[in-house]
Amino acid sequence: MPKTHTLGLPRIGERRELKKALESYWNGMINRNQLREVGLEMQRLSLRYQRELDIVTVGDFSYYDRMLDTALLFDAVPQRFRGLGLYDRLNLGFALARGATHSDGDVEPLAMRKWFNTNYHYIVPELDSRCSFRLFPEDVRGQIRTARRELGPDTPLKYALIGPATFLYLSSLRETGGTGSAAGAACCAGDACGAAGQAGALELLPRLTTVYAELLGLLAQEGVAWVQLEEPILVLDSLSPEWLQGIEVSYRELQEIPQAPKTLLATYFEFANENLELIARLPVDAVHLDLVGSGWGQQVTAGAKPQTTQGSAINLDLSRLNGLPQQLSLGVLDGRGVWKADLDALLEQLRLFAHRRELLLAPSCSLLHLPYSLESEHGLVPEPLLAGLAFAREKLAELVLLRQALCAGDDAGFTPTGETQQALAEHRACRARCREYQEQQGCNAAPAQTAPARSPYARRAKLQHEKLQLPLLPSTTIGSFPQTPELRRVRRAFRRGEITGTAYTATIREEIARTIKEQEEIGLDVLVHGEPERNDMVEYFAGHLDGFAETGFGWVQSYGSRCVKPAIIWCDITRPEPITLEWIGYAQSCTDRPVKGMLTGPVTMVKWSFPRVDIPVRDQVFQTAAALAQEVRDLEAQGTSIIQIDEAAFKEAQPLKRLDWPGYAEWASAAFRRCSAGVQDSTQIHTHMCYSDFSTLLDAVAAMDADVLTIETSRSEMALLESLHQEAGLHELGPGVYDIHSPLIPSTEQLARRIRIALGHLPPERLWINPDCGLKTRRWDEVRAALRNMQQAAELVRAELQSGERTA
Ligand SMILES: Nc1nc2c(c(=O)[nH]1)N[C@@H](CNc1ccc(C(=O)N[C@@H](CCC(=O)N[C@@H](CCC(=O)N[C@@H](CCC(=O)O)C(=O)O)C(=O)O)C(=O)O)cc1)CN2
Ligand code: MET
Ligand SMILES: [Zn+2]
Repeated sequence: MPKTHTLGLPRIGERRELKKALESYWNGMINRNQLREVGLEMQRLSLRYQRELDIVTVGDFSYYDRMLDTALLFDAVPQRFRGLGLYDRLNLGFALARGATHSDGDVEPLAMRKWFNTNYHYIVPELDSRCSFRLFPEDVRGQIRTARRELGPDTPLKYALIGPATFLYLSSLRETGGTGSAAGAACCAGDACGAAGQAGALELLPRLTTVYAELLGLLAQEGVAWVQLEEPILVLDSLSPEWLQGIEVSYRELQEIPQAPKTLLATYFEFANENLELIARLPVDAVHLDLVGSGWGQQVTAGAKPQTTQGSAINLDLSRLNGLPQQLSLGVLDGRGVWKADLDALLEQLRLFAHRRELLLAPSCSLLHLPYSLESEHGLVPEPLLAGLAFAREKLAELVLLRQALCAGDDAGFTPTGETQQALAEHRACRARCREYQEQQGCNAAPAQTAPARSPYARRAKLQHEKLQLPLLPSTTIGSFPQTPELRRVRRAFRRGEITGTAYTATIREEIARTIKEQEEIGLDVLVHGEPERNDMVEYFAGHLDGFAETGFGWVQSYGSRCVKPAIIWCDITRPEPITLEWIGYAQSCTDRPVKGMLTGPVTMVKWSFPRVDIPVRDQVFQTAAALAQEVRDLEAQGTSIIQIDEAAFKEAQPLKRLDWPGYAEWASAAFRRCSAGVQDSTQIHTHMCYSDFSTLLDAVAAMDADVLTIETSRSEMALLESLHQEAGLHELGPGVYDIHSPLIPSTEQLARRIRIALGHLPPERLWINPDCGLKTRRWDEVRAALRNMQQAAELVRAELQSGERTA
């Protein structure tokens, strides 16, 4: 009989209770016990969600992040946090994640990085070659005991752990003796280092395996039936032979624990086809395979997602699974998508399989990346559309229904009970209702997928420079200025109809005028309107484009207490009317300096929303590009001579498998070019990306052919620039000169030094001066101080260049 389970659930709370509790705790408004109480309530909620499942998963809860918790569990705490007197593990964790202040100065937090190709960020553990690991299992025991209290002694529990190989692969290895913040610069270029699985990290695997073994013993003592060892790196097609061998040795050792729970090796986010042979050799009790994937790559073997029918079935090729353990966990429901599954198609496939194996059924990955439940979604999402959706709670219900239907069948005949039949029929009818609605609304226009090239950059640059008359090393910002509580209040009041459109517009205009004045006072060269009308760079545009539906409570954790509310793409994407013209036009009317038009690019719009599954994501990206192209043309016609099209998720959207990189590079850059197709040569197109490991994507970034690219580099002391040499075909570059994620104010000298470093790599005509990213999460006093110093530094170095020219 198949058994049901999930790899994990959301934890931020149906009404973001944990987010609110965390922020109150950090502000000193509630105490530790009050925060703990909310944490316990979130764990109990997760147990209630799992009531109908056969195996109940714990260990997926975290107050901040599970990679961080894993580092704390094994005491992988960098030296700089050890002298802070933080004996409480919860507070120590917050210090690692958020930094700390100390009498000797600020202690820099650990870095954050994207969790594979999701919009979730994990905390990057910092290890060094002398690391000795020890077990601190309080939190593990706590999560198990909470479950036991709620469920009694008989429910089979599974404890979810990030596996040893993935933990090391994603950690960053620092030089021994590093003093913390400074050590980063010596080691790597921002994101680039750890994600590649540093060879040195592998040397720590034997030591780490020993503590994992100890932990497995402890889990057995606690009466846990299963341990879920998550090794999502096993879906990559880029693991070196050394890593593959290391993984094998490690898992052999884990198998030797005399008393251990059963082990479920979990792979997810794509099908693990390249590593199936290794996986088959690993001595584990069960393997979880993601049979859905992320939809951004073009998988060519079993596990491919046929992109034809909505909520499509999996493509399960039995022959590929030979040699895997008898117990297989099949990730058959899309754990990252919001569409109901085609249960009929799934049943047909699974029926052939059910009698051959001891089956476990699960969503493809943890449901962390989905909203909790559709129960509160009556209002924003059109009713017929709602019928076709499934969030976390509804995915689990689908799973239970699948199991019931499969249990009813046998080899000879397949006859689910009346009740199950009825539930299946209802599910089918819901999907059909949604599909009909989509068809009625006229979905399915296939967009053109090519973009004409602009004139050569040299010609454009000449015209742009003549038109804009900017000084050498022009200064600018990335777009947003602080999102103050007052702004949020006004937006909310407008949304709820508590203030009129006129009053709302007046307030936003006031904020724009103020933001322009601030920038003029600082002396910046290219100004922005500050994005005060935007709750989020994606949600805002989704709200103004047809084809996207907004949810009311569909919050998904992005990092720590921060959440995003992705929109749902359900129909062809079109622009019913201009979106930004009024705000940008107003901003430009306040100043003589150029104001950049500010748009969110097509890849980012789709990547940070929930896409359709009935047509390829690529088509949705091109539809968005066509809609944005209209906005670009209208902005240009209105007199905007600089237009920035942010592609913050350009790197995140790169498929996990190397095999899929060339295809992605080609269409993603073409989609970007589509946005600016037909603009005049004298109109300057900017783009911005916040994640800096472009080493595997440089050609695609160059093929976007943007006149100016602003990027995140300051954390790595400009090391990234070494890879962005001229041959890469990039034009003008604005390597961020300071880190906006930190409240620290960079000094003029520090900033000037970074600008001089950048000049070592780029001629002055190609260099722009700007922060790393938007300023929306900072306070005005921080922003003012930092930008003043940045402007001074720019002017200082500008003067050096000019006097250098005179003497030369
Ligand atoms: N989509 C997306 N992904 C991204 C980024 C991004 O900017 N957008 N940036 C990177 C980093 N990620 C980030 C993700 C979230 C936040 C963030 O600050 N989120 C806010 C929510 C943003 C938002 O939509 N706020 C709404 C308010 C939503 C809300 O809480 N409303 C409440 C109460 C509002 C209030 O009084 O404050 C209500 O309606 O009841 C607004 O500004 O208008 C949060 O968690 O606090 C920041 C960075 C990578 N991924
Ligand atoms: C996450 S990238 C942010 C880009 C956007 N224009 C901003 O400045 O906020
Ligand atoms: Zn950014």
